[in-house]
Amino acid sequence: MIRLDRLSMHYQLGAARIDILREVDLDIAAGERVAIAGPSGTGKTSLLLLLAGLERPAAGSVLFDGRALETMDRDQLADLRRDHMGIVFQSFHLVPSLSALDNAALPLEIAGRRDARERARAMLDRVGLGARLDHYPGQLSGGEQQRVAIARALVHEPKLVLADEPTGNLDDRTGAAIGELLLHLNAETNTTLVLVTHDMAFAARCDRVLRLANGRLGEAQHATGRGDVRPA
Ligand SMILES: Nc1ncnc2c1ncn2[C@@H]1O[C@H](COP(=O)(O)OP(=O)(O)OP(=O)(O)O)[C@@H](O)[C@H]1O
Repeated sequence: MIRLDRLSMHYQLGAARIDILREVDLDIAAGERVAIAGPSGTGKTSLLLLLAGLERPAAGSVLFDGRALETMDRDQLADLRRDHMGIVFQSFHLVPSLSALDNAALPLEIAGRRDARERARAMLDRVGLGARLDHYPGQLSGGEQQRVAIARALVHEPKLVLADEPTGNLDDRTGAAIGELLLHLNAETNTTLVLVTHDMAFAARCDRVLRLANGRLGEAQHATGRGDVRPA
């Protein structure tokens, strides 16, 4: 479903060059759950942005079901995201002036779907927010806002869900519940899930844990169910 082919990326700030990825190869199968871990500032968020077509690589290719993102223009990438991707950001990124229901319905509204609100309502029910439909983000707790963000990311049944530290801004208990919810919905809808997390217990629940450091993406762990994480 996703293939990275000798993918390289760096940021250039004046004379300073920050290498994020150096000729990285990776295959992610449909339905797979992949956690990306690694030290702060190594480029995990940047990698997600590359997968979403929101950043351009310096060299190499990101293939989404065989389509090379770097050959697509902005409109094509926007269409691809709208139709096939759901993105969960660490800081929720909800629209403050829209209710929970309207936030969750947004991807379907943008796609012109008449059943947008109905489906959003059903999705909010699934994440346990059936009683908060009319609340605005400012009237919701952090965990509730993240659940709205997850509902919004999944409401159009995307093939690929990208999540950037989805539990990072939450207390341990809420974070664990949100992690469970994401994994549960992933299993239920058979989406592919790529998430960045510092939470190794959460990462160990995924099929694979990859560690990004020094421009290289290494296998940190095969799922063993024991939660032991070896360095790459
Ligand atoms: N637009 C940009 N221009 C220049 N440098 C950037 C830009 N975005 C990120 N960087 C730098 O690239 C590096 C990787 O950033 P990124 O946010 O991808 O790391 P990360 O692994 O997700 O970090 P964290 O775990 O702390 O969230 C950092 O050193 C950051 O300062």
